[in-house]
Amino acid sequence: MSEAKIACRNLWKLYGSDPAGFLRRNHNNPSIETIRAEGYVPAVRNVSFDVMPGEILVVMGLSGSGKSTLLRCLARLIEPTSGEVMFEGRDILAATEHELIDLRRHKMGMVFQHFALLPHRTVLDNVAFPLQVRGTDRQKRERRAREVIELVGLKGREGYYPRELSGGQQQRVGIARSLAVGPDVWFLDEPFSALDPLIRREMQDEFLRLQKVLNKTIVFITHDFDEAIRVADRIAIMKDGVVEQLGTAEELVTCPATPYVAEFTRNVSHDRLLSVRAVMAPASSRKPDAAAVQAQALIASVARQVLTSERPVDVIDDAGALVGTLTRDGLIDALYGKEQCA
Ligand SMILES: Nc1ncnc2c1ncn2[C@@H]1O[C@H](COP(=O)(O)OP(=O)(O)OP(=O)(O)O)[C@@H](O)[C@H]1O
Repeated sequence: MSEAKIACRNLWKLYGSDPAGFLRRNHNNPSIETIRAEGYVPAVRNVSFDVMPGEILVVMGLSGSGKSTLLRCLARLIEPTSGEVMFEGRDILAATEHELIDLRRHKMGMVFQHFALLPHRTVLDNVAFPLQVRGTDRQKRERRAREVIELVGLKGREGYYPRELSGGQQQRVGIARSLAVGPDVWFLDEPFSALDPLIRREMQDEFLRLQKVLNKTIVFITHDFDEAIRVADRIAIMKDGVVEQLGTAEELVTCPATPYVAEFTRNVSHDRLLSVRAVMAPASSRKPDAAAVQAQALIASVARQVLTSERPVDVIDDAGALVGTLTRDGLIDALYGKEQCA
């Protein structure tokens, strides 16, 4: 198995007068009641997870649940109170200020909701800016800036100023700027939430297209479960600083680990989320029917066929081998009824 790109272990961030001493006095595991009773703010509590190379981990939760603090702790933009953050196997909490700056300049890209473009610089200069800070010469940095501007679909606008661009275009400039240095890891804090719904969807498509080409390791914060479903490999749901559950969207919706996750995912419609594989019954080996459906198809796309078929519908894998069958009852249970938890 390949090594995690980012790993955090027992990560805590409390705000207050002496959070490290408070944690020590409470054996590194105070309850939320004790934390609040002693006047501390629980931003991140005992969080552990791995992000694998090329993975998109989405962090979700209500306002104040600790998402941004967690993300900033991973880049050590905020100093955690205790715990471990490993970046490519290196403990970044032990890194010197110089090493950290180097790491952020060369390995990490960040895009925030308010992307703070420099208003008196053109698109080209905004995108080239991080390279200028890094000391790259003008010719090289402009060549690289033009490359990423083209990548995000803004070719031809290099000479525009931010005020001459729409919100979506400005966000593309922010994305291009964060890509200019060729980071391995991308931290995205609600990158599309300031955009209207249509543009937002367009940007999600664009983002997925880019990710196919770039294959970065990504931690992505959003409030929006639809957005999370579209972009995530796995989703972490936070509440009061704790990760209540971390899993695929399918796992969260079909097997919520806590009442909070169940409530959070209650309105997600199963047909756009669940694959045939997740709801089929296993089948013994035989030649599949000619009208078999694909195991990785979403159940929305096969519902009509299954619901109007007198017999169970065969399910095949990529290679065309029979892997299961899907019945009308199985489909109805998946959509409206029984939990699918193993
Ligand atoms: N500098 C600070 N001092 C004290 N408390 C803070 C500070 N920064 C954040 N907090 C608190 O930590 C908790 C987590 O905040 P955080 O910004 O990480 O939440 P969030 O889930 O990202 O919220 P949002 O979705 O609104 O951005 C909140 O209760 C917040 O008030």
